[in-house]
This record gives sequence, C-alpha cells and structure tokens, in this order.
Amino acid sequence: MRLDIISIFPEYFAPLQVSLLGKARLRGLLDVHVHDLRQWTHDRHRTVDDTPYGGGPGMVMKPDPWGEALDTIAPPPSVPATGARSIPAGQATDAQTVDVQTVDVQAIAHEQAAGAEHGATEGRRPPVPRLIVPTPSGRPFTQAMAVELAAEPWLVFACGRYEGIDSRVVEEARTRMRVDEVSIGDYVLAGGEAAVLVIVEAVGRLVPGVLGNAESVADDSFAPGRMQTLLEGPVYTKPPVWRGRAVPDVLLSGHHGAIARWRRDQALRRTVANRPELAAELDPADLDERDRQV
Ligand SMILES: Nc1ncccc1[N+](=O)[O-]
Repeated sequence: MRLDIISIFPEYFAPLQVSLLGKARLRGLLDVHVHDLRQWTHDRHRTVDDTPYGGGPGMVMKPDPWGEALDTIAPPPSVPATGARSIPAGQATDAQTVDVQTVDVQAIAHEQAAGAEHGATEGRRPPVPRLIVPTPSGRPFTQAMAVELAAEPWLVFACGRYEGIDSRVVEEARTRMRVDEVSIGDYVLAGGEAAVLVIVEAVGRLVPGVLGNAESVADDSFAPGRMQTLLEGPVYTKPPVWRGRAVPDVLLSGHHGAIARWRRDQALRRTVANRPELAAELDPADLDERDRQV
C-alpha cells in the first residue's frame, strides 16, 4: 500500500519510522511519502491560509496550494505526471534542506496495472488514490472503515488545520477521486496530523503481512464479525501471582471451551460497563450461538 501525506508539519510523521509501521515500511508493505504543503506555495512567506469569507475566528487553508499538491501527487488524467518531491517520513526537518525523494507516479501506475487482469491493459486509466481528509465534521472513523481502507492500494491524506481547508478543494477533488472526510472523535485538535497518525496506525496494522500473528486482528475489539460490538476483556501474562494478585484459574485450566466462555463473559461485562450503547446492540441469540461455537 502506498500512503501520501500532505501537511505543513511533515516532521509530525517521524513516528511512522518506528515500531510496526517502521518495519512494514522496511519490508516494502507500506510505502509512505510525506509532502510539505508549502512546496506548493509561491510567495515569499509561503502562505497557506487566510481569513475566512463571511468573517469568524481563525484561519482557513487556501485552495491553491492544495489544488497544486493534489495535481502533482495524483495528476488528473489530462495532466502529465511531473513527479512530486516528498520527504521520507522521519527525515523531515526544514523542507528547504531535506533531500527529497521523488514520488514516481508512473511506478504507482505500474504497480496498480500489475494488479489488473492480464490482457486488460489497453486504455488503462491512470491510478487514482482515495483521499482521506480528517476533520471533526467527518464521518466517524471505525474499525470497519479501517478494514475497508486497508484493502486500498493508494491512500492520500490531507492534513488541514482545525478551521479547515477551503471547501472547494474537496469539492474539486471529488470530481476525480473518492474523498472521505473522516473524524476520529468529538474533540478539537489543532490540525489533522494527529488524526492521520491514528488512521495510518489503525489501517497499516491491517495490511496483510504487517502483523506477525494474523489471529490477533480477528480478535480485535470492533473487528467486523465475531467481536463486532464487544470490547476486549482483561488479559494476563506471567507471573501467575503478582503483588498478591493471581491470574484467574480458568486461564490456567487448559479447558479451551471454558476459557473462551470466560473471555466472552468478561468482554460482555466490560462492554456493558464502558459502552452500554454497544451492549444494547448485542443480539442474545448471537451470543448463545457464540457459546455453542466454543
Ligand atoms: N477532531 C479533529 N480535530 C481537528 C482535525 C481533525 C479531527 N478529527 O477528528 O479528524
């Protein structure tokens, strides 16, 4: 999967170099390119925002830099690919001094074509990414959406500041790519960068091959299917007794059926306690069915 992230704070994405996602990048499972939006400004102050029409507090991000950025990273069919300069995540400091990696849009076209059926190559459309715009006014980001996005070959993330990006940018982008305005929660962040880190982590760990043990994805809280609306219950590891607190006996019993029932019961309790609205959605028949499965 290829990920392009456009932000005025490219250094914000250094964390994508480490841990799971860092390894996935080294193994070529994730191809992350971070772009400084200011490379598409042309004034001395590299201006990216201005006061809102109609008045009101704060600033709104100007459409021009965004339009040029999206044209460069995901050229419309009529515009020849020029390649864009990106900053390898984690090496971004000041855009002027960082040696940049060109984004080879043709390479993406080749990759995408490689996925096409043999023989279906004539008149192939250039690859089109899916644009994700984190915003408090977006659709709630869920595990189901993460699963859906993990199946995409190419995602582009636009990090706007809280007051938002001029609405015509999304409007225009919709004419040539799928755009999802997505919210990670009902609270106010200063910009979309933290939200992109959340989304990239939730999606990246689902990309086939990224997680070592595929099993653990199926048991995720909110994973579609078995654990659709059950929160994960308590977990334990060695030592069997810690500061006088013993691990529940059932987990040491070796009875897999009893262990699975205990875990489901604990997940139910936690769901009722922490997310009563999810517990209300549970179908008792479905729960009995799960019992029979274990
Ligand atoms: N909550 C948010 N605040 C600012 C930008 C983006 C946000 N979000 O949820 O994606």
